[in-house]
Amino acid sequence: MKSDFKDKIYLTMINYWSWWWEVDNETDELSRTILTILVPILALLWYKWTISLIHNRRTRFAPGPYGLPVFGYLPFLSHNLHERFTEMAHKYGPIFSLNLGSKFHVVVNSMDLAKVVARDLDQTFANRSPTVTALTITYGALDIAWSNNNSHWRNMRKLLVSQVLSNANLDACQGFRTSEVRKTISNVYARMGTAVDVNEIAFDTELNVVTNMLWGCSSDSGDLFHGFREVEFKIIELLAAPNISDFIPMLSWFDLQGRNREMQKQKEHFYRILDRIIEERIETNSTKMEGVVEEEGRKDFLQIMLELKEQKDDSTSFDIVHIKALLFDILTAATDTTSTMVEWVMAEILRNPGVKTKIQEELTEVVGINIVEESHLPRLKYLDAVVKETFRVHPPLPLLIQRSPDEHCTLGGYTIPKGSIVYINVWAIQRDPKNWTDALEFRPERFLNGKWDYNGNNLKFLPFGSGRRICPGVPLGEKMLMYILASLLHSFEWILPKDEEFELSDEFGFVTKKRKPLVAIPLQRLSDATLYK
Ligand code: HEM
Repeated sequence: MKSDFKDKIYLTMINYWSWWWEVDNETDELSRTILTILVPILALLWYKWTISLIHNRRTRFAPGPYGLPVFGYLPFLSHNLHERFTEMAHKYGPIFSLNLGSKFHVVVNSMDLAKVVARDLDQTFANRSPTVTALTITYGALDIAWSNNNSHWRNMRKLLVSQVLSNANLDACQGFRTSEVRKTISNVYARMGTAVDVNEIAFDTELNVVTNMLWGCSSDSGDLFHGFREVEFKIIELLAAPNISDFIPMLSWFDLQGRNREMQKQKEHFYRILDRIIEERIETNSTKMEGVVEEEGRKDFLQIMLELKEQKDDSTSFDIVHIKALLFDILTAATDTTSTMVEWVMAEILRNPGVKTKIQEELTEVVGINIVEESHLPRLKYLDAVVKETFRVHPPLPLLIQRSPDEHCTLGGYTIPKGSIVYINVWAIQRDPKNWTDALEFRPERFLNGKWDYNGNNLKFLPFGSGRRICPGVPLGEKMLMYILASLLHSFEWILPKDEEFELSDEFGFVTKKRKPLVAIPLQRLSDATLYK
C-alpha cells in the first residue's frame, strides 16, 4: 500500500515534469536525473524550514494550494499561467498564495487589492524580483523594468521620460512616425492580394520609429538588424519560461535547463548590434569638432547618453553597459507590445464585421479620401474604443511585471513576507463580471463615454499597470497603435485567406501573444493609387 503511494507520487512527478521541462537531449536527461537525486535532500531542508516557520511566526498567509516538498505547486501549473491563476482565484478568492520552489508567490485578482498594491502601498511594493534570465540580459538589472526601486531606477526612468517620451520630443519626432507609417503602407501595397503577417509589419514599423528616435536611422538601412525580431522574440520567451534556477536558487549555478545559457547566446546577438551602433557613433563624434553635433540640430537619445557618460557627476553618469541596458528596455518594451496589440485589434476586427464597418465609417467621415495623418487620431473615437476594449480582453502583460515588497506587510488581512513575488492579475480583473457587464463579450461601446484612459487611475482597467511602476511609454504606445491601425484600416480592406482557420487563443509569455500568428490579405481601399506611394 505504502509503496503504491510512493509509485503514484513518482509517476505524478514524472508526468508533470514534462510541461516545464522538455527533454531534448542527453544533457537534459542527466540534469533531470541529478535533480531527482537532489529532491530527497532538498525535501528534508524544506520540511525543516516549514516547521520552523510554523513555530516562529504567528502569521496568516493568504489561502492557496498545497504543493510537493521542494517544488511546491510548481509541477501543477499549466502553460497559460494567467488563465490558471484566474481559475485558482475562483477557488481561493481575490488573493491567494502559493510556493513555487522555495519562493513565496502571491496573486492579487481584485481591483480593490490591486489598488492597495499599486497605489496605497505603492512604495512598499515597488521592487522587482528579476528572474535569472532577466538579470543576464540586463547586466544585473541595470535597466529600468527589472531594477529595484532605488536612485538608479529613478535616474534612468527620469532620463527616458524627459529625453525620449516628453511631449516636446514626441512632437519633434512626428516626422519619423509619418515617414515610417507611409513606408509601411507602400510596402503593404506592394504585397496586396497576398497573405501578410500582421504582427511583422507592425513590429517593423515600430522598430523603425524607435531606432530613428534613439539614434537617427531606421533599422532597415543595412543588414545589421537582420533576424532581430526572432532574437527579440526568443529573449521575451526566455524571460517568462519556467526556470528551476529561479525557484530553487541554490541550483541556479547548474542552470539545469540551460535557459540561462540560451539567454547568454541571445544576449550576444542582441548587444552585438547595439555595440556596432554605439561604436560607430563614438567614432563619428571623435572625427567631429566639439559642438558640431549640437549645431546640426536635435540631439538623439544615444548622443545625450554618450555625453552623460562623459560627465563625472555621480548622480547621472553612465557607462556603456548602462546605455546598453536602457536601449534594450526601450527597444523591446516598445516593439513587442505594440505589434502584439496591433495583431490582437486586427484579429478582433476581423472576427466582428459590425465593428469593422463602424471603424470604416468613422475613417471615411474623419479622413475622407486622403491618407491618415496624426492630426486625425484624436477624432477617431470609435477606433480608440475598439483598441481599449481589445486591451481589456487581451492585456499583453496579463500579470504585469512582478512586484516585491521591501518589508513584511499586510494585504487583504494576510501577511506578505518581505521579498515575496507579487503578481497583479490584470487578466482576471479586466474580465471580472463584478467590474464589467457582459465581461466576456467584445463591446467597444463601453469605452465610448470618454471616462477611460491608460493612466491606471481606475483599477478596473490597467493594461499599462498603475502607480510608480506604470509603463512610461503610454504616450508613444498609444499614438503608434492608433496611427498604425488607422492607416492599415483606412488604406486597405482586410480579408482572411481562404481555408484559414480563425481562432483567438493566446499563449502566456512575458508578452502574451496570439497563439497562431494572424495572417490576412490586404486589398486596395482608396481609389487614388498615388496615395500608396
Ligand atoms: C502598446 C504598447 C505598450 C504596452 C501595452 C506596455 C505595457 C507595459 C506594462 C504592462 C508594463 C509593466 C507595468 C507594471 O509592472 O506595473 C510596462 C513597463 C515598462 N514599459 Fe511599457 N508598454 C508599451 C509601450 C512601451 C514603450 C513605447 C516604451 C518606451 C519607449 C515602454 C517602456 C516601458 C518601461 C521602461 C517599463 C518599465 C517601467 C518600470 O519598471 O518602472 N513601454 N509596459
